[in-house]
Amino acid sequence: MSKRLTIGLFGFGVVGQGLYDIISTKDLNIEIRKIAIKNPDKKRSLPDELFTTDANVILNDPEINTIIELINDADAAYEIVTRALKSGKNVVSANKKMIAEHLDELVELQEKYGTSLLYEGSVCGSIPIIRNLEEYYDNELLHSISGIFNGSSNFILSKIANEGLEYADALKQAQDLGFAEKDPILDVGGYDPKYKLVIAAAHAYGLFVRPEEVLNIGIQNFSNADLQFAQEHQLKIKLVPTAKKLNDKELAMYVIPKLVPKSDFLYNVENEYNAVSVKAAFADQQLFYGKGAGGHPTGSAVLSDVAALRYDYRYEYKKFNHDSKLKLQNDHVIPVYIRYNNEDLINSLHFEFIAEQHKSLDLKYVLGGIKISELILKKQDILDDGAFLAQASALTEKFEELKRVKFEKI
Ligand SMILES: NC(=O)C1=CN([C@@H]2O[C@H](COP(=O)(O)OP(=O)(O)OC[C@H]3O[C@@H](n4cnc5c(N)ncnc54)[C@H](OP(=O)(O)O)[C@@H]3O)[C@@H](O)[C@H]2O)C=CC1
Ligand SMILES: N[C@@H](CC=O)C(=O)O
Repeated sequence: MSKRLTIGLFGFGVVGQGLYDIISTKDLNIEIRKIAIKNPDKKRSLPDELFTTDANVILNDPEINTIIELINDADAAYEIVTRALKSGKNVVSANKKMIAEHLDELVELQEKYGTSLLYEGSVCGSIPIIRNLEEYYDNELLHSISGIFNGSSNFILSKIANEGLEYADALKQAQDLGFAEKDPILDVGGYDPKYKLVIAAAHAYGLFVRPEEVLNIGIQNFSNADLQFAQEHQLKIKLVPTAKKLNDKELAMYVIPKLVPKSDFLYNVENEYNAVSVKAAFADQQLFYGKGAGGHPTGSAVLSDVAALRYDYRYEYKKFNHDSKLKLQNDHVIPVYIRYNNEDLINSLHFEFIAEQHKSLDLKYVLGGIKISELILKKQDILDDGAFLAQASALTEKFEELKRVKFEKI
């Protein structure tokens, strides 16, 4: 017989409501005892007695053995989750920012207090990637994990490319549909997919990286000129986080837009759908595909974690415990397209080589190879210029023709 869970839920927004809807349709031997929210004046779909604005009502209740944390404030979430773990309560969270920023401490707390923190819903919504990385690929050498990890950015790029929407209108739709974060720069600036990549890398490679060490440049400067460039080359633009094993000791990790050819699985991943491409030594390439945002898809991942807690499931961080020799390597060179406005920017960037430079009245761009560390250093200048940057391995023949460098396909 599975354990009975008495739950304290934090957050009754898009995901909290989504989870509640799903739970209501099932008989799961779980009870939601109380729901903490922020604004007591908001109209709710459930009786008032179920709600509280006082976290202590839940955290100090000895009968509540499980906390589900689904709020939109990473700092408050950190307080709630750490207090819960320390007081012997198991936790399910979907808060990727909070988890990525505190992962090593959260792992220590679980060990010290014998509690479990599960967070499948924090990475790519409905896609069951964390448990697969943790369990299924336990003994497999993973060459790379990459994909589309942010529903909002993908939704915006799809709406612009396929329906001709303006950027601001597409973002507004993503917000109205509940896909975007409270501060949407987390989505369009590539922070949210970076947090997800950091979490995935901990399970895939046993490497715990601070998010600020990882390059993230998003789609905030995407323009019609970039769309036209991509379409002229039969490519699509997607925001793609990548973790790639360079050798036995080094892993490259970065989040930037990518020019994606038709032959790539990611080409057909549209709107709020996400995909995770895993390239493994023996299994070869596998693709996980599903909705990456929204109340019900994410609620289903959260529910899966809740159900796993009924059987005392916990992550063992197997790769970290068995094989944690890897280090982050930011000197890796990546092929990029950079569309820019001011010559000062391009003159200040140190390229390892330039394969092509184009200047016309309407469009100025460079195709070249550049180190991740150089992009981290000059990130603010790139953003301030209004420049747009995309990984350009789809155009690597140009680089390879120059015989200067051979890029492996990611
Ligand atoms: N939306 C999505 O598609 C996905 C979201 N996530 C993650 O899930 C989490 C929740 O997102 P989402 O449901 O979209 O957010 P919403 O903005 O829709 O809802 C947030 C909820 O948190 C409550 N809240 C905020 N601060 C506190 C606090 N200090 N104490 C108690 N309650 C609080 C709000 O209360 P009130 O109702 O009073 O305003 C609201 O109910 C976030 O971490 C997000 O990144 C993960 C995957 C997908
Ligand atoms: N804001 C996120 C929500 C899910 O994680 C996204 O758009 O993917």
